[in-house]
Amino acid sequence: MLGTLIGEQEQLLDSYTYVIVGGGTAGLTVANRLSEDPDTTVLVLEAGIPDRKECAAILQRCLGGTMRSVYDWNITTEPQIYLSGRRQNLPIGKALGGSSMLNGMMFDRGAPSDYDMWEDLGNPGWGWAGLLPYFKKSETFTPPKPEHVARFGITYDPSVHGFDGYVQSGYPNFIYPQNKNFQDAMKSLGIAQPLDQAGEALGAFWSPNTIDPKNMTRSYARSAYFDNFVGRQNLHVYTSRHVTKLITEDNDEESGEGMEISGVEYVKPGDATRYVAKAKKEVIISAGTVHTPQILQLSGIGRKSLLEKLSIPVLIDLPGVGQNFQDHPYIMLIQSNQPVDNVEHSVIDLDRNASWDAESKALFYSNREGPWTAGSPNSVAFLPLSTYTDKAEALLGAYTTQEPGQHLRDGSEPAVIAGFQKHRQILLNRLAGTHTAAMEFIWLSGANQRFQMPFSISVTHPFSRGFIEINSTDPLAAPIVDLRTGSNPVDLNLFVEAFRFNRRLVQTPAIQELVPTELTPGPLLREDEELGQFARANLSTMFHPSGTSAMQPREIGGVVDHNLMVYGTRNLRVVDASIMPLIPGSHLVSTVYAIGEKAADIIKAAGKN
Ligand SMILES: Cc1cc2nc3c(=O)[nH]c(=O)nc-3n(C[C@H](O)[C@H](O)[C@H](O)COP(=O)(O)OP(=O)(O)OC[C@H]3O[C@@H](n4cnc5c(N)ncnc54)[C@H](O)[C@@H]3O)c2cc1C
Repeated sequence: MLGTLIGEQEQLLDSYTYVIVGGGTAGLTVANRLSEDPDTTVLVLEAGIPDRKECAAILQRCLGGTMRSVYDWNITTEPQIYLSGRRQNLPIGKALGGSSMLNGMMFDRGAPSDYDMWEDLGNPGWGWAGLLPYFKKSETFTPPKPEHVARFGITYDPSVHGFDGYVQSGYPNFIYPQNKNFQDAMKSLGIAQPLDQAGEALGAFWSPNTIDPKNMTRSYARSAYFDNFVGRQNLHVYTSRHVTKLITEDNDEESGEGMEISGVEYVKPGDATRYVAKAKKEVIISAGTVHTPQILQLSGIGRKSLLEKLSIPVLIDLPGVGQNFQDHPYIMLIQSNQPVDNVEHSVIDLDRNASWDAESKALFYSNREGPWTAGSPNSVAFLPLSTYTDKAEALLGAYTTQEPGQHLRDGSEPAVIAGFQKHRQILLNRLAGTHTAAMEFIWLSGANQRFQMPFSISVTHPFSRGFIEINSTDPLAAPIVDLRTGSNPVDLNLFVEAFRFNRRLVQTPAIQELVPTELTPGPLLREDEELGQFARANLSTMFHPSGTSAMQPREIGGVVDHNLMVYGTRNLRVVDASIMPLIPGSHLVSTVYAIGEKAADIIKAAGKN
């Protein structure tokens, strides 16, 4: 046995206690924790490959470089009819570590109310109180450097952080001074500044990154949950292996105990042979929001009418599979600006100024300092509706008066409509208060790699719902991916109000110091209709697919119960971003790690019975 990374088929065991589909963010988290017990054997089948620790994979300097690469599934959505018919590119990690290897390294949590909504939906233990121990368990937080605390006023609260988890979180060794302009601007508009986002992600705050303080490289599922455990003999990870379907025992849901899944079938791309991996106890699907429902549907678990259309034998009629697809739609508003005295450089200069880049590179490799350590945003604001617009009541009222299924896809099943109705009721109740954010504003440190002064804006709790559906029985074909962004028109109206708030933000003395000039939407666009049209023409995905195997009661379109067990089965769980019934108002990765940690405890406890 060579250790954990399997090279040849012959190294595999005849069967494993647990077979995990997908060695991504959640998959590696669960695999690691389950294999802590030496009497347990775990196999992870991952379609992607390990990265080579190249700049694009692990350094902030090359952030974004893995998108559209061999590490990306390169998904293209259906034409988005509510966004002027534009198709979207939806990057998703196809690598050891999954999307945590591709992502923007922002590491923030949702507000407590975001998770309390999950509990409101009928999921005991999945509210803030139930999840906080797992947020902490996954993380080792390194506080900001004293000089950054002194210069920028970064605050933090140790009581809400973890200090011996596997994911490293903290701040880069270099912080662009323009971050302070954003924080000051928000403050001048009366926006609250919480002590630490990890406990109360509302208002304007400093957000850490998934960065290893030892060497300022990316901390991701691979480095956190796999690299340090190579050699753990009971954990096998097999990459470049694509799972095509689940294998079921000759029994059915009607028995009352639920269907038993005995393993999975998989292929090596380019090889027609179908292999089988057998599970003694459970199969866990962690293939992510797009591919988890695809595998379920290919296996005969999903909406009956879809399966019958494709002549797939219906094992479990579960209409929620692939529905309830949620994402954060976002838009960039661009300002140009003039060189100013107090700002020597911004991110964009690394590409424009070769000598500064070379100097920064040398500094990075000599002592891991300087701009090469920075890149992903550290300043964000998550704002409740009433803090950025005085039209909160009218906007929420517009959602209230809609018929429940009015903006869902045509032909939605009654259970799916009932689920949305419940979501709407819970969301409206929370969004009317001041403990749930409606909008996120990200300050890209005064510049990103492409634009001089971009403000990124995104709806945190959209009411639009998309779907994922297979349209062929070929397991290697991409499924239909339809975000349906903007299908609920009120989501777009939230953007219009955010554009107005952003203009107020730009007018504050702190941002005026940077001498901004509005390029988009452009000063001539002022009316609701014009700004709405601008949103439709420019919105895109923020790469946060979620919700397609929702954890909620079966009768309202749920796919898994609160133990993450797929309805109608007795040993098939889903553990990834697809189980989130409602997308939290945050970037998703910290929540996915917490889900993985909590799932591992649930599975371990079940295994003892
Ligand atoms: C470009 C980008 C930027 C992002 N930026 C941020 C950010 O800055 N901060 C943040 O918090 N979040 C961010 N996110 C979101 C976050 O990274 C994801 O929500 C999270 O990593 C998803 O975890 P997961 O376990 O659900 O799926 P993944 O991590 O994607 O894992 C799924 C795994 O399953 C594998 N797989 C799929 N199908 C099969 C199959 N049939 N057989 C075998 N294996 C299969 C995939 O290859 C993949 O490795 C970003 C995401 C992307 C894509």
